[in-house]
Amino acid sequence: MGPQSYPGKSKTRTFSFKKSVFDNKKAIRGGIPLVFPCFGPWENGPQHGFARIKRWKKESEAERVNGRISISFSLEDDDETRKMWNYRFKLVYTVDLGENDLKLTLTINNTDSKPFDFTTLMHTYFRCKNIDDVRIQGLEGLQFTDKVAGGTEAKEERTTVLVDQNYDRVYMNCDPGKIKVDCVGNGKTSVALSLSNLTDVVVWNPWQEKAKAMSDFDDEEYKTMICVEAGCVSRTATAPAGGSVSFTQTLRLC
Ligand SMILES: O=P(O)(O)OC[C@H]1O[C@@H](O)[C@H](O)[C@@H](O)[C@@H]1O
Repeated sequence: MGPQSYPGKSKTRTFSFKKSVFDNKKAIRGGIPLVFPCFGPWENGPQHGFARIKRWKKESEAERVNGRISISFSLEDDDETRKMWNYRFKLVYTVDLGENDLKLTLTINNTDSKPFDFTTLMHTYFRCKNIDDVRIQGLEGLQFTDKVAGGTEAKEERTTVLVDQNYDRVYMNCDPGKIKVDCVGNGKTSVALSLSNLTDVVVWNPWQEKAKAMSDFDDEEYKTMICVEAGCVSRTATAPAGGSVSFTQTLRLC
């Protein structure tokens, strides 16, 4: 679940795959799927949790205020989620769109009488004209886990990161206002990320061989997408009984 396109200045910035179908069984590949309650492989249920494959409800009507439009959606526990993960919760996702920015807030309400731990992530797929041109700024000096290299840790030395191979890295303790993705959309656009409570950023592109092996990925589509995903994944977050935790990512055209 997530916006399937980000129409800032009338151009689509996020990415949807040609072969993606939303059927409540498998995650859609594109837009900004929401990962909850588990990032990555999960012993209790599907990879990246159930939130991205469940059908959400409209929580509020769209509201237009001062040139912005905002709408909220929600997801509550049901028999199916409790079989995988025995907690009561209500997720509220607010999508707030301005002329040049998209503000996304996920609030995790624990409606249970016991606390729960979780990981979460906004799995943003950015469209790009050519992956060779894409540059990611703001990761220099950060420790990262390289999932392609079997989970080894290293420090990012580059001021500008470019992706030219199978890439799956979790950058930790990111500066909430420093990350910027250059040359997305039409190839000339930059998008700056502003993060609240989302301390990790995953950079992912499966590249040629892996993309070929994925049934919902056209063989050449890896060249026109980059995932830069803000999350809380290298450590678990806790929602206290009856309490809530909020996470926000703002994507701003610059
Ligand atoms: O194929 P999925 O379940 O949508 O996941 C895509 C990728 O999502 C990324 O967030 C993970 O770091 C990768 O390991 C994973 O392959």
